[in-house]
Amino acid sequence: MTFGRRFLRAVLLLGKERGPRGAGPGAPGAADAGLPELTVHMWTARTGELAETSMRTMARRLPSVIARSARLAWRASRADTTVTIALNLAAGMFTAFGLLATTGVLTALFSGGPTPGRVRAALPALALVAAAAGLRAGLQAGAGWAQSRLEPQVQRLVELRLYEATTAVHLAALDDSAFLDELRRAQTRGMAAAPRLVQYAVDVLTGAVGLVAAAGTLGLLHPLLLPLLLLTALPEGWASVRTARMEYMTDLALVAVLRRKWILSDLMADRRHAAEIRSFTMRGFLLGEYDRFAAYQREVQLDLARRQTITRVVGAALKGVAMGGMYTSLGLMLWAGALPLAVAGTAVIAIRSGQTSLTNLVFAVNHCYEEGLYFGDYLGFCEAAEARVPRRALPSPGAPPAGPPRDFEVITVEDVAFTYPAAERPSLNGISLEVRRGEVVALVGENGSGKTTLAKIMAGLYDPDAGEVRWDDVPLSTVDPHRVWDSVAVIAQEYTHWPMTARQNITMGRHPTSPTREKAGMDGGGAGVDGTAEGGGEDGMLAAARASGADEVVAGLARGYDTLLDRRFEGGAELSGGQWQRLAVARGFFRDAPLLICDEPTAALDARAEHHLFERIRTHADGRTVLLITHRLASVRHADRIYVLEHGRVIEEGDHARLMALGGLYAELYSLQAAAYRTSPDPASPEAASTEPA
Ligand SMILES: Nc1ncnc2c1ncn2[C@@H]1O[C@H](COP(=O)(O)OP(=O)(O)OP(=O)(O)O)[C@@H](O)[C@H]1O
Repeated sequence: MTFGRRFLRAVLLLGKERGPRGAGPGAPGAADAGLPELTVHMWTARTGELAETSMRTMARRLPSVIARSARLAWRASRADTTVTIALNLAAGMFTAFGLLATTGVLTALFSGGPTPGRVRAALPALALVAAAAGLRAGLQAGAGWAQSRLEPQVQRLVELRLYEATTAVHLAALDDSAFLDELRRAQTRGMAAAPRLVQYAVDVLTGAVGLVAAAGTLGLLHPLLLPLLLLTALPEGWASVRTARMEYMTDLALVAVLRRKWILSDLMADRRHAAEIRSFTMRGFLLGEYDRFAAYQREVQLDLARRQTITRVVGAALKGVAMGGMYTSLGLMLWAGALPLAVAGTAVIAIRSGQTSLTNLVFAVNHCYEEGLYFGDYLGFCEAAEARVPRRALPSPGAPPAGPPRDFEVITVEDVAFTYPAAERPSLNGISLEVRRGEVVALVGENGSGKTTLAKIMAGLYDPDAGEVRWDDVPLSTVDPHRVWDSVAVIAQEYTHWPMTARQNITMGRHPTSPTREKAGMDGGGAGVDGTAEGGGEDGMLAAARASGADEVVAGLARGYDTLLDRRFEGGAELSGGQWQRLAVARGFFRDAPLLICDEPTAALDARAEHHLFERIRTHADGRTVLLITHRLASVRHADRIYVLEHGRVIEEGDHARLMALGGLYAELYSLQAAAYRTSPDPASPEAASTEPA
């Protein structure tokens, strides 16, 4: 094969290339590299779309992408958007003006006569060129400043919109794996795309303005010069699009690898895992896993560097050929007398300036399109999430939305059924029960019987699929969920270790200026932990801490209630599991809510703290209505009513004595626990049923 044919073949092969190692979407070559788990990842849809995207598709969709970014920038800051666009346009005008003034300089320099005279004649045009260059530099600096001001404002806007949506969507949305996938995509890639999209859109504008300035100048000088500009700019433009696309495809192919590496690096560097890594001697295993991914990443990136270099070399060679063609054409035009020497000189400068602008433009268009796709993911997610915000939660114009009656007489659950999104079986199946004001009602049952799910439905966190929950005669499905949440204090089975101060950990669920309360006009209403609205102050916080035993925890902290409970920060403290639970209980007690839901509130508490807490619940926690979920059956003996759940149904109900007499599941579970406190190990013995654990 001749060199020319081999060269041509190499160029053709490059033209066909789709991604690293010539593969399509996913993590190409991952299976061959012993990483089959990376062959499918969540970017696949976008990878495929990008791999198939032609320059024509890109050009067709570009206007809408630019319009999107312009709208976003406009919303972020009208002033900075206007300044960015206006200054870029003005800079373009001065580029054209400077190029045209260059002709004047060259005409004077190439005219006849002695050199000093020619230089003097060129001075006015030279002054104009200098002035135009100075002004253009000033305008570009101003535009750059406005653009860099714009980016953080855009970032803030998109972050706020996403988190406003994620904190408002119905809880069920967060159980939906497709929704979570979209969220992750929007949060990681989509959100970051927004400022970049604006940046590349401005670059498209700058490149287009520069190109129009150069092309306009050339058109004025001689119409035949325009094709020369295109001819010389194309090879570099082609090379820059190709290398950018290769880099992009490689980045996409590495997303899954990088995600695995991040997870592993977190595991290896986070103190929470440090003890387990050592005690289980996992270091070698984790490092080995990490190195497997790092080695694959290195291979892919080395391959990218090789392919990019080849493309750049081919682009530079083609550009050399095109430049040769341009100089030959200019020479021929000069020789034929179609172009004065001064104009030819200006044309060379204008072509060089146009080349740079065109290369930048092609590069920016490519990236603008790419970021536009990811920003589309972000917008799509926000719209989907906003559609899943409970409509009735939105404040109606004028009057605040209705809430459930805080001084209810009875909460009724009627024939409620519920299945989690994508779950195969219902978690609740026709449940009916009643909780009267001031009662302590217990839900008991084996793991997975539906207790927590029922409590969440009663707290307005999920909407039942069938049946309804009423507070007096008000169905929860008709009221603002924020108002329901405001009327319920939940001490949850799984609570968050908020990385904040001890005080904030107790008080953050009852903020006097919370937007929900402000909107709904609720501040000052209802009973506090001590039965008064003032319970929300320092006294209320201290009372809640005393009631839960959190006061003893705080007494041992260096800065008392102002101690930061996060060891990752200087002076931060770490608590034990039970100490954290005391704070979680205090947070629940501190809430200004008539219904208190306690879901396994003592799992991590020591015997004394547990006894203290159940005593408090038994005395109705300052006059509140209590829904208690616990496996410690000794503590539900004093409940006004006990509902026993099995497979999402109520199978028994009544007080302790009635259920024991019934001899059903409750009696069996109670007897098993009671037996553990007796010397006789036989749980089936008749005494077991009458034995009362401490
Ligand atoms: N977010 C969820 N998505 C899908 N299914 C869920 C979800 N949460 C719970 N479930 C399922 O619903 C059923 C009831 O769970 P729930 O947590 O209400 O039981 P529970 O009685 O509180 O159990 P435990 O005593 O172990 O706390 C279980 O089968 C569980 O697997």
